[in-house]
This record gives sequence, structure tokens and C-alpha cells, in this order.
Amino acid sequence: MNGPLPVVPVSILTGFLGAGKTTLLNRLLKDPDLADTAVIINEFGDVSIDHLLVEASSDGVIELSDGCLCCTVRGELVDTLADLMDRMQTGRIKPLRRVVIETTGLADPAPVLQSVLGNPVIAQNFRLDGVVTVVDAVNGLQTIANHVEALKQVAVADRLVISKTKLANEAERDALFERLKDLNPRAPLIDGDTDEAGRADLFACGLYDASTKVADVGRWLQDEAHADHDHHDHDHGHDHDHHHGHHDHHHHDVTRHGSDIRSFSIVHDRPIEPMALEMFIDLLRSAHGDKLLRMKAVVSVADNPERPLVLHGVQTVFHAPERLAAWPDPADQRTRMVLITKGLEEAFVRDLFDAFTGKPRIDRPDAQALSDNPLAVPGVKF
Ligand SMILES: Nc1nc2c(ncn2[C@@H]2O[C@H](COP(=O)(O)OP(=O)(O)OP(=O)(O)O)[C@@H](O)[C@H]2O)c(=O)[nH]1
Repeated sequence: MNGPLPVVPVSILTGFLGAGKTTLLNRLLKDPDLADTAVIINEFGDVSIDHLLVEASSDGVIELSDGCLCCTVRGELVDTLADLMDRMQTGRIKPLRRVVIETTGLADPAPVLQSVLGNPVIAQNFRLDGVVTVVDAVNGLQTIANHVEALKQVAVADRLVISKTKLANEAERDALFERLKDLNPRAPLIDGDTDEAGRADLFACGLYDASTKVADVGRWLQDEAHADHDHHDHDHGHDHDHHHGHHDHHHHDVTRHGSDIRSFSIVHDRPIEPMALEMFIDLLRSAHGDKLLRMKAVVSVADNPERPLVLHGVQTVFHAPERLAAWPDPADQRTRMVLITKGLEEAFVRDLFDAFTGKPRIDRPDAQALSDNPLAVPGVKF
């Protein structure tokens, strides 16, 4: 190798659950200027779906394992970046022009930024270029009010991309824009439907500078730097799962997010009848949409099992389902569903799913009973 490699810019793509990060990333990756970009994605949940939906060549996408980037997988992020550098230096991969990190929707961006800015080894080879935050025009305002992570994601952004603008009315859009301007006066607001949002330039923000953000951002980063230090002192050599004191039996909750936020998945190995699927989703949404932060699914539907259906629920909004041309991984054609809920029990959702997919249990109503009388669903109140 002739001399040191250039320092690689790192972009962080963030935004709350379901805001439209993967959708935007898929558009951006079609820009030839983003060739030789490594994409690091991170999902919250033990069954990952995003890697099936990111349309880049598979060797450019690196998936971090279960856990949230801002919590349990931070060490893994640092290791991944170090490994990328090692592979470039030894000529095993072409020099990268950029790294894009797509965070989970629940990620607090401060610790993610700190991982890149604050680690001396990483800082020799990578520089934080900028943070692009996607904000959903329909749910954005309420999400910012209810989830501090969403507020921080907005505040640290260099650019704010507003998705789903056509789904929101003018009053909703205006109120959101006003709030965003309050929280982050310097970040330009970019309509996600414009060409500008889909070009590689979106990521070229220049060196990240916390001092241009509202005063709180500098403080969050400071806090993270201290937390890192303490963390190092106390936890050195321990497994990531043990870092946070407040986790319960459910290992996906090992995060700094509210303890009533749960992530779980449902895997089913037989095609599902379209009607059963529709009724399951309808009941879940109508009765519990407010507790359903996010639902993502790749479903094998009995009417055309060769072509999986992709479902996206974001709070009470369910987007039009999409049929993929084929299974991304033909060897695994199981239905996979990931749900992130707040105050909604996993057992309830599983029972509901089992009832509709023909796994009745003695003490549970079957699909016929549910469709005749949805009030029969245990726990459902109208
Ligand atoms: N109409 C419309 N739908 C959008 C837009 N952006 C995203 N969506 C839809 O919103 C849903 C969620 O989009 P994703 O791109 O998966 O969102 P995400 O932020 O990556 O989701 P998580 O990874 O779960 O946090 C999908 O059904 C998308 O098709 C948009 O600008 N307009």
C-alpha cells in the first residue's frame, strides 16, 4: 500500500421508527456518486428485516446484530469501523468513499456520534461528516413531543429530510416545520419528495460541528463522553448485555429506552390466508395502534407465496403493502414480523396472531369466533 489511506467520511442517517430512513437510503444508493459506500444498518429486534429491504449489493451492507446502536451495539460499531479500515489497508476491499450508518429509530444519536467522534483509533481513519435526520410529516410533531430520542435526532441534524409530505395536510406540515425550526434553526428542511433529497450531496455536510447546533447538543455529547469514560472503568471486559442495570428478562429491552418499550418478533413457516392477515392487522391497528410504535413484516401470503408481501406500520398509520418480485433469500421463505410496542404485551399479540393463523389454543378464541365477534379478543376494548 502506498502511504496512508484518506480519512473516510461517515454519515449518520437517523430518524424515528418508520420515518423513512431505509426508503431514503434506497433512493440514495442508486446515485452513482455513492458507489463504494459501506452501509451499516442496525435493527432493534432479533429477527432482522431491513437487510432484506436495503437494495444495495449485499457485500456493501453490514448488519449489526440485535440491539440498539446507541446502547448494546456501540462496541460492535467501533469494531466494524476498525475492521473496515483493516480490510482497506490490507487491500481486501477497495478504498471506501463513504460510510453510512443507519441507526435504529429509537437510537439516541448522542452516543452514536460520540462513538465516532470520541474514539481515538476511529478518529484517525474516519471523520464524522454529518447527520441526516428523516422526520415523518404525519407523525413527526407528536413523536417529537412523546419521545426524547426523536427530539434529539432533530436537534443534532445537519439536514432534516421531511418524508411523507403528501400524506400530511398543510396545517400539520406548517406546525411541524415551525417546531423543527425551533429545535434546529440551522438545518435546512428538505422535502423528501424532491430530487435534492435523493442525491449523494445530501450526505456531503462538511465536518460535523456540534457548536452550530442548539446549546443542548454540546452538552449531550459531553455527557456521553463522560458516560464512555465511566463505562470503560466499570465494564471493561464484560459482555454488552450486562451494561445497563435496568434490563428485565427480555434481552431486547437492554436499552436506555423506557422499560415499557418492547421489541419482539413473530416467525411463521406456513403461508397465511390473505383474509386472516388482513383481520389480524386490522384488529391490531384499530384496537392498539397507539401502542404500536412500529411493525415491519415480510409475509408469505397463501394467494401468492412466491412473492412476499412487505408491510409497514408506523404508529396508527399503515402504509400500502408492497409485493416483492421474489424472496430476497429464497432459502428462507418464512413470514417474519418485527413489532416495537409501548405498553402492549407480547403474549397478547402472539395469541391474536395464533388465533388468525390457525393455531387455536383451548383457552383462546379461533379465527371464526374473532371474525364473527371481534369483541371476543381477550384484552381488546372498544
Ligand atoms: N407516502 C410515503 N411513504 C413513505 C415515505 N417514506 C417512507 N414511506 C413509507 O413508510 C414506511 C416506513 O419506511 P421505512 O423507510 O422502512 O422507515 P424506517 O425509518 O427505515 O423504519 P425503521 O427502520 O423501522 O425505523 C414504508 O412503508 C415506506 O414505504 C414517503 O416519503 N412517502
